[in-house]
Amino acid sequence: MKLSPIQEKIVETPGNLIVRASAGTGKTHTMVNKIAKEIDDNHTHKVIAAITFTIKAAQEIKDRLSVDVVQHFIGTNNSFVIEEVIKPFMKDVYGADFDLDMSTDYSAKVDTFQEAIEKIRNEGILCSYRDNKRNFIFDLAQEIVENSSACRLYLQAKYFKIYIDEYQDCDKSMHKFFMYLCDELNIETFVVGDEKQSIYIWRGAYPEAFKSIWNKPNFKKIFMGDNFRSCQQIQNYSNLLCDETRSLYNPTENIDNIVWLSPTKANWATEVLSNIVPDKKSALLRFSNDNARIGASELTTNGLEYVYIPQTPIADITTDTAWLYTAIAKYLIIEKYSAYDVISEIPVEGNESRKTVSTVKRLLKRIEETIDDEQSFGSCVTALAEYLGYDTRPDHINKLFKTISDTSFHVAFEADKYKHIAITFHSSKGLEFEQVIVFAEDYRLSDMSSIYNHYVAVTRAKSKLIIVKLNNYNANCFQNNLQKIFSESGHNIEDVVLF
Ligand SMILES: Nc1ncnc2c1ncn2[C@@H]1O[C@H](COP(=O)(O)OP(=O)(O)OP(=O)(O)O)[C@@H](O)[C@H]1O
Repeated sequence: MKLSPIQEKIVETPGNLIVRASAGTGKTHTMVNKIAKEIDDNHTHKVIAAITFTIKAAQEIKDRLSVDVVQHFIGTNNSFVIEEVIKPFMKDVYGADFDLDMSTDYSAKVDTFQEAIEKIRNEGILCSYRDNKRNFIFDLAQEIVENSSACRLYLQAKYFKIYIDEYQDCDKSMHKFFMYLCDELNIETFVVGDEKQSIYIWRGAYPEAFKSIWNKPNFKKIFMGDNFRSCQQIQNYSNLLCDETRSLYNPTENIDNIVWLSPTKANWATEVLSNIVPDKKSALLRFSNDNARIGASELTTNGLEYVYIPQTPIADITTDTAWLYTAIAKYLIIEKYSAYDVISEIPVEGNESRKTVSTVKRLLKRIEETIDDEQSFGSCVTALAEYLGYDTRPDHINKLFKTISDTSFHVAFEADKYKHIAITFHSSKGLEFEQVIVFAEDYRLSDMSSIYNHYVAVTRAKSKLIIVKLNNYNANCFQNNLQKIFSESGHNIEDVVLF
């Protein structure tokens, strides 16, 4: 895919750079091209770190980079500070007691920094704060980097550039740490994000931090507004939702790409289906899992099969081993997912070397043979985990067993296969569909958080957006607030939406 002029400019701009990129503008594509070019141009022994929020996003960057990435760090935020700061330098700051094996278990909660330090000393566990808006891992990394000159020298000697994706989801502790690396250690930094897609404010994400970099004198700034995904009318609707994109409004002759329906609770599904093109992909995006499930069932009853994509029991596992549970589930559920695919998902950020394919294959086969017996299954999963250097827990093995044995969860591993799905909008981040159905009542639009949620949902749509407005309090708030927001730039809902 050819880079657009603005994408080209981002790739070519050296030094610290912040990119504010609206939905559908090709963030990952651009970042991958930039990393590839800058690795190629680098003639020192130093390497890069590409930091993302999820293992899946890190894997996507690895897959798309055609250059050899073995010596570079491509992984998640937490794994970066755990592997590069906490594990190697904790003893430097806290003493020899901390020269120990550490593993993460974010389901273990404490209230204070000191308690968390004791948990490491006594159990070797990196835990998290009970207050989910605070971030122990990054607070600890900050303490270490500020107090260990060896750590500072190590990071400066190793990295020539750090690339951070989805920066709007960083919390205050992460922001402080990354800006320390940039401002105090002078490691060049590239950040990309979109405050309009900040949907994790409830768990501490602090989009103001991202916006504040825009005002830093030591950063160059580029805004990406060309949406390659959505048709002009859907772009207009989403751009009018936020101050900084209002000026991108560009009127279209037809406004039939966004349909506003005001049906009753009894007939909404038939009204929606009369606007859906059955052979193009569509998604019903809802705030809650329950409403997504009920919605799928009502649409199916009314004539077009919608598959509800549930949250799986293993989805909330947050230990180091989480990736392995997912890989085992995929191996057992997806026909074409082989032992090689499992091996390709081993996070490379740790020190573990690639294990032998034949042993992994044999251990996976044993897991496959025991799927009818939870106890043997558990022992076989633990055997594979141990071989790969990971810990398991009985409650997590039970979640994996449930995920495998209850076939209603299986669709979650192959959501791409289905033409019409129903899913929460949180899970739809990063995805795109020809047609999207949203419910007005899921977004009151009375604060930025709700506006951002709505922005993410509507920008998943390529060519059709259907807004279902039932007659209830939240939906009426949505309509009133949407009108207020649009009128700030002199527009009415009717200018952009077909009633
Ligand atoms: N230069 C380009 N030319 C044509 N199409 C492009 C270009 N860059 C990206 N695209 C397409 O635009 C769409 C959006 O890209 P991508 O999903 O990477 O965007 P994004 O910025 O990550 O979006 P979001 O933040 O909304 O998830 C994709 O279908 C991608 O193939």
